[in-house]
Amino acid sequence: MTRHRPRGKGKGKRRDAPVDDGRNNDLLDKASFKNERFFAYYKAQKILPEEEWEEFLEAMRRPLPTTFRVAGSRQTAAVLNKTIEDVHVPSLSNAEFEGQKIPPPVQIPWYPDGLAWQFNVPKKVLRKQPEFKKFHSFLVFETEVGNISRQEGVSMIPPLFLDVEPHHKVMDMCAAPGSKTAQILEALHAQDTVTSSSIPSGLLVANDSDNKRTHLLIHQSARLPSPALMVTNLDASNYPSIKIPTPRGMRTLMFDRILCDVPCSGDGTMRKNIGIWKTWSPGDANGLHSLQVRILLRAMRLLNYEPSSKIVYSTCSLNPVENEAVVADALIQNPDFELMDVSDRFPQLIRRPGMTEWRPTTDRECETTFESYEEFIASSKVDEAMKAKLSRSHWPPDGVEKLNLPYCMRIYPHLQDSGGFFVAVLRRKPKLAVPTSDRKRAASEGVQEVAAPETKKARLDDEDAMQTELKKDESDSPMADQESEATTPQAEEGQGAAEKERSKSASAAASGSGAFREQPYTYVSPTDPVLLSCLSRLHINPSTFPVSNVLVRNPEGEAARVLYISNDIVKSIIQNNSYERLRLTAAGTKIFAKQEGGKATEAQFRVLGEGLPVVLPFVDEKTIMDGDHESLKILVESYYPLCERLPQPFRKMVEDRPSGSHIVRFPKGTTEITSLTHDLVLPIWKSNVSLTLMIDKKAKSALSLRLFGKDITTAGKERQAQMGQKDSGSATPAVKDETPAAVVVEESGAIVVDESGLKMEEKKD
Ligand SMILES: C[S@@+](CC[C@H](N)C(=O)[O-])C[C@H]1O[C@@H](n2cnc3c(N)ncnc32)[C@H](O)[C@@H]1O
Repeated sequence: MTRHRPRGKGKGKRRDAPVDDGRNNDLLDKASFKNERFFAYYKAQKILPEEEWEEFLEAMRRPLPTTFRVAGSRQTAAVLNKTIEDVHVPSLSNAEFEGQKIPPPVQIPWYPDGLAWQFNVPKKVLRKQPEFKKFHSFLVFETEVGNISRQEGVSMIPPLFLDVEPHHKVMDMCAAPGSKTAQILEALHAQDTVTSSSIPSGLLVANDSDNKRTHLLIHQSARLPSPALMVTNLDASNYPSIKIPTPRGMRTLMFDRILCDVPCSGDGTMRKNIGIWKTWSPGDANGLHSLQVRILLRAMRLLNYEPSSKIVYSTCSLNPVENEAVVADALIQNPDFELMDVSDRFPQLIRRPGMTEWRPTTDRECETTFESYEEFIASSKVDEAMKAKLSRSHWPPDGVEKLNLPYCMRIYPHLQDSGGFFVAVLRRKPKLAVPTSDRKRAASEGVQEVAAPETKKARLDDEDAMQTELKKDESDSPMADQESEATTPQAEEGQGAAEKERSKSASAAASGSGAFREQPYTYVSPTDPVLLSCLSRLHINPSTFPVSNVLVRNPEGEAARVLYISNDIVKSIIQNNSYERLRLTAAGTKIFAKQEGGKATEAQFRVLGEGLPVVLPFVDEKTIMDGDHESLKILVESYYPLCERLPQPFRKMVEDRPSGSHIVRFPKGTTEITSLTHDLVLPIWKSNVSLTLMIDKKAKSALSLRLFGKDITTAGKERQAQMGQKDSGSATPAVKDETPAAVVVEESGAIVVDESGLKMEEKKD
């Protein structure tokens, strides 16, 4: 008996990138990996040469290897990757299970810096083979804290082709659950160090029309907190213009990089989502085509005029109707754009060129395909209702050869033991680029604007285009009061022709799903006493700290519970656009949270673990306490160790400090207790007689595994005791809850009570 993950709501079956739960399908009945419709359809499309067909099917039926990416900013990732290379791989190299040698993880050859890994072992090996069991624990905990992202290999491809840099303004149009968002954030944060986070000048707007999924996205992205992140909940095909002030008035914000990882039928994920074998039908792709086109067209309107600006369009579907047909129609509707030849990039990534011929069908059994739209419309075999389901753009257009569709990339499972995927990279045609001098200024202003005297004509043309763009955007954009009633246009099987869809969308409100009930973000006054007290307690100089960029989640701008920080561009957007119109769901990153005092204790704010890397560069070095490895072990082992348990001189240092939030640096180096490859800087809370490491349970367990080779935390010991009853000695937790504990604590407002009576509370502001 197999369990299949449900694949979204509605009649149209679409892949909304389920989070890889690591479940494998090695126990499944291979006979169920059949679907005659699928075979007939794709054979007719000639997606592969005849001689590769069996190899392709055979790969489609094999369980997908487990893949993961070492995440985090560049430096952090490099440190952890070295641990995998130097510690885990050697320990797994001679692993055997039931007399068979088990291959260790290997680096995915095309992924930069060897940061992506792949291994292919059955679940029972992970559960029972001691070295793999340990490695699995490591993966689970590091995933919980965001240092590892268990992401399907092919899903790592689109962000690579985006080439994001820290100053880029990036839009991720269909972002949830956020594995690619995380990759983009990492690129924006390329300048972070292992202990401190940069404040990038760029921007990432991560959008998804599904409200619940935007919250999942926020949980995921909390693993890489960023002052440059905004999350919105809108229909990407009708994304409103974002206004931004410039010295020459308000302008529409245009993006340097746009990712359209659109909803799709997902038949490239059949190795993982095996339910698709049973349900696959050509109608899934047919019904999604027009929404996919509209999302790509909207992205084209939002891309700026920099020659290096680009859009990456991707699906995990093999179907040309969702891939080449979408790209072709968007290029025809917007002839300013072209496909980029990226064949020289990532040469070890084995791919096939995009198709130039395909033949859609509405026949569920896929026995009839039509060479042209005209043939389809004229056919007596098709009834009128069916005819309304497909539009001309489902077929290859006339003059298809001029569109360079072979520049698109098709990834098939048998080429490198992966899922199936499609990627296309698009840009404005170079002649439409803005001259360099203007680009520099426009880039510094973060908007699309032109003004070079020597290219006056071009400037006027572009400016006119810009103003038209602005007007069109304004007329497209819904007003806030329309949004609560509007719903996301669903791409469903049985929807009308694409043309009808397009005209519908012109009048549709650009809204995400459901009512919008988020609190607004408001910037706090730079002289707010709570903010200044937070800064002074942590010895942060307000003249260097970006005090004007601190925000809260209430309309009054009152520093009541949680303080966030954003960068300048996020601030500019929030201050000049209605949060309801943008359905702004999250912005910036949390830095301080209120710590309720006991009866006699005055409430204080503390620095949050996720905010510490941002705050750290502004903290007076002299006030950071120097810890030692023994104290670190004590803090990891117990929730609230008494100060008197700490070794000197750290004990005295702590005792001399007032109660409240402090920062400790544990030095890199090797002692008999542990070995640190870099300084570890952590937030602590000191009460009268004890102190607490202010990181959540799972982060503590991950730290413990990394530092001491086992989970010595109280929670870890309890878990082991529980599991020991079932499976003696097992240290691997079940991977049921994919949400990191930090998020659970902060979003649920869970309360942990310190033995001194102090409540460690974080409620949603
Ligand atoms: C393929 S998934 C995206 C996966 C994501 N990029 C990642 O890497 O984790 C497609 C997403 O599109 C969202 N979606 C569907 N229709 C949309 C629309 N009209 N506008 C924006 N998002 C949409 C779905 O909710 C889903 O989360």
